[in-house]
Amino acid sequence: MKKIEVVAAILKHGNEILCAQRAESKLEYISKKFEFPGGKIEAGESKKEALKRELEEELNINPNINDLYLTVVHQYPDFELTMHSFLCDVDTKEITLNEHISSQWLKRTELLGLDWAAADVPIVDKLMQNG
Ligand SMILES: Nc1nc2c([nH]c(=O)n2[C@@H]2O[C@H](COP(=O)(O)OP(=O)(O)OP(=O)(O)O)[C@@H](O)[C@H]2O)c(=O)[nH]1
Repeated sequence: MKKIEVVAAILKHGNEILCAQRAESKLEYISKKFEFPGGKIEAGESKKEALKRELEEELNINPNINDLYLTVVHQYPDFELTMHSFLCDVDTKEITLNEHISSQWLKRTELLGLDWAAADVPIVDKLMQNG
């Protein structure tokens, strides 16, 4: 089974968190799902270097990347995903959506209302518990 290692950012502005909607995909289980922005780690990159690059590519932002929040291992039908999520503080809500089709800034208590990618659910649960 194919394995993918990904980094993702929990972008916080005050008490709000950025939720970003993926584009349509032929993989129905991730198509148009909400996620935390990020992407695959490339050869030779550290996790934080990969996340910095992805956030510039996807959103045109360069925030401080803080501590590792949670690592999730999730088995999708076509691959095994290991996803490392990091807390990041941003001082502005201004972002450019270069890849995502929509985004919302939500309070922790509001996060469950979205249709998240399955691998994100443990992260969303932890964010809601610690709210
Ligand atoms: N970035 C990110 N990827 C996630 C999340 N949840 C989740 O299941 N994934 C999965 O992890 C994989 C990351 O792929 P990606 O398409 O974002 O990575 P990438 O930017 O490097 O894409 P590329 O391969 O097109 O260059 C996808 O299969 C995606 O569905 C999440 O919260 N953030």
